[in-house]
Amino acid sequence: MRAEDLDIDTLLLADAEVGALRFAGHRAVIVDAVALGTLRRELMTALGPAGARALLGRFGQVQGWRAAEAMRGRFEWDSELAIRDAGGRAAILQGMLRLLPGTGPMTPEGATVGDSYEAEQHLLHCGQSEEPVCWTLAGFASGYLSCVEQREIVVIEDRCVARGDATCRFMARPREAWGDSLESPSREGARAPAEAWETQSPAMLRALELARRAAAVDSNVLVLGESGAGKDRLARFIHARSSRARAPFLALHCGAIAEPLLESELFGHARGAFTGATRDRVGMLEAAGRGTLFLDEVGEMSPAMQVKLLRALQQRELRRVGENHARPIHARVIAATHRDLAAAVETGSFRRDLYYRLRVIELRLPSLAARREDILPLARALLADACGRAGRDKMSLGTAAEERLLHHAWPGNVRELENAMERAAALAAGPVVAASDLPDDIGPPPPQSRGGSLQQLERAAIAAALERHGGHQQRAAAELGISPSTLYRRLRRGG
Ligand SMILES: Nc1ncnc2c1ncn2[C@@H]1O[C@H](COP(=O)(O)OP(=O)(O)OP(=O)(O)O)[C@@H](O)[C@H]1O
Repeated sequence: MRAEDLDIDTLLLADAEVGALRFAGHRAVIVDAVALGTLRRELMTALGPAGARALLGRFGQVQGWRAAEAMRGRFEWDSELAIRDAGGRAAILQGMLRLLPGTGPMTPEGATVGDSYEAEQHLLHCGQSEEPVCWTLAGFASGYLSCVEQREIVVIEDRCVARGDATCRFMARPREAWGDSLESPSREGARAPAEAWETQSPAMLRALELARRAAAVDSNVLVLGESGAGKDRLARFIHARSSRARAPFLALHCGAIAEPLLESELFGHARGAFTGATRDRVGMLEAAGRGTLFLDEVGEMSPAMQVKLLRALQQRELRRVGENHARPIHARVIAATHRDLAAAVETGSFRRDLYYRLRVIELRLPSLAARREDILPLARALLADACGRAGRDKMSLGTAAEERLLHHAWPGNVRELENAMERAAALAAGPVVAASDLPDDIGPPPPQSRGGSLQQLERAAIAAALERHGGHQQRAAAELGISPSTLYRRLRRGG
C-alpha cells in the first residue's frame, strides 16, 4: 500500500452501537478546533508561552508516535518510505493541515503546509505571534518520524502563518544534525533572558541598564526607537527579567489594526456587541493576566482609542465592548513607538495625559546607524544564527562585505541586518560571505579619492551626528540644521 491510498473510510470506523470511534484502530474522539484553541489560550495564561509550547508539543508527540505505531501495525506498506509519508497523509485526514504536494519534512526544503488548524486557532485566540506556533503539529511530526525511523527526529517549524508568513514550514532532522541551532528555535518562543545584545555602544548600554532597572519595578514603560531597532526585543527582555516572567507576554501592534477592531482586540467584546461578534472574546489586556502587554506603535492610536486606553490605565479596569461591568487589569503595559511622541503631544495628535501615564520610565533605543561599533559583531552573531537555522556550517564575513555593512545607512536597523544575514547564509557559495551575497542596496562604500557623492557625504554627516547624540534624531537634526522628518527621510533613502 502507498501513502496516497490511505483514505478516511479505511482509517475511521464509527461504531454507533457502543458509541466509539476508531482511527487506525485506536480509540479516538473528535475535538472541536475552537475548543482546542480555547485550551491553548488557557494554557498560555496559566503557564506562559514557553510552558504552553512544551505541553502542547509533548501532546502532539504522543499523538504522532501512536499514529506511527498504528500505521505500521495495521497496513501492509510498499516500502519504509510509504510508512513515513503516511504520517503526513494521516495528519491531512485528521483535518490538521494541508500539505503542499511534493514537499516533506525530511527533504532539504522541508514540508510546506497550508491551513494549519493550529496557526488558525492561535490567531483566533491569542492573536498574531512573533514566533512559529504550530507546536502540536511539530510535535506530531517529531513523534511520528522518531517512531518510524527508530531514532530521535526533531521537527522545527521555521515559518508560520500565525507569524505573518504565507505558509507554515516544517523541517525534520535527527537531533544531532541540528547541533547548537536546536537551542535557539526551541528557546525563542519564550525568548528567555535575551542577553545577547552584542553591544559596545554607550547609548545602548545605558538603555539596557535602564531596562534592567525597569524590570525590577512595575511601572509603565515607553520604548522609543526606529522601526527594527529592537523595541519588541527590549520589551521581552524587561518581561523576562521581571517578576511577571512566568505569566504571558502578549504583543499588540496598534498600527496594524483598524480602529473598531482595535478596541475589541484590546478590551474584548461580548457576544452580539456588533455584527459578527458571534461569541464572547477576551481582549489582550485581560488575556495578559499578570503578565505584560506590549503595545507596539502606540503613537498610531486614534484620539478616541487614546481616551479609552487612558481611562483603563487610570482606573486599572476595563470593560469589554458591549458589556457594562468592569474587570480588573493586572497586566503591566510596555508601550513603544518609532514616532517622536513628545512632538506629537505638542502638535496635539497624542494626548499629553496618556503620554505621561505611559512614559513613567522612558527608554530610548539608538538606531543601528548611531552605533556603528555594533554593526560587525551583530552581523556575525546574526549570521551564525542564520547558518544554524539553514543547517549550514558556520560562516564568516569577507572584507568587502564587512566594508559594505559598515558604510550602509541601515534605515531598517537590526531587522534589515538580520534579513541581510539570513539571505547571505542562504546564498553564499562558500564559507565566506562575499559582497555580492548582500542585497543590492547595501552598496559599495564611497571611493576615498573622490570624497564620495553628495548623497554619501550627507549620509556620513547624518550618521556622525547621530553618533554624537546617542541616536537622538531630533538633536542630530537640530545640529545639522534640518527637520527630524527630513533626517528620517534621508536615512530611509539609504543606498
Ligand atoms: N541586539 C540585537 N541582537 C540580535 N537581534 C536583534 C537585536 N536587536 C534587534 N534584533 C532583531 O531584529 C529584529 C527587529 O527587532 P524588533 O522587532 O525588536 O524591532 P522593533 O523596534 O520592535 O521594530 P518595529 O517597530 O518595526 O516592530 C528582531 O528579529 C530582533 O530579534
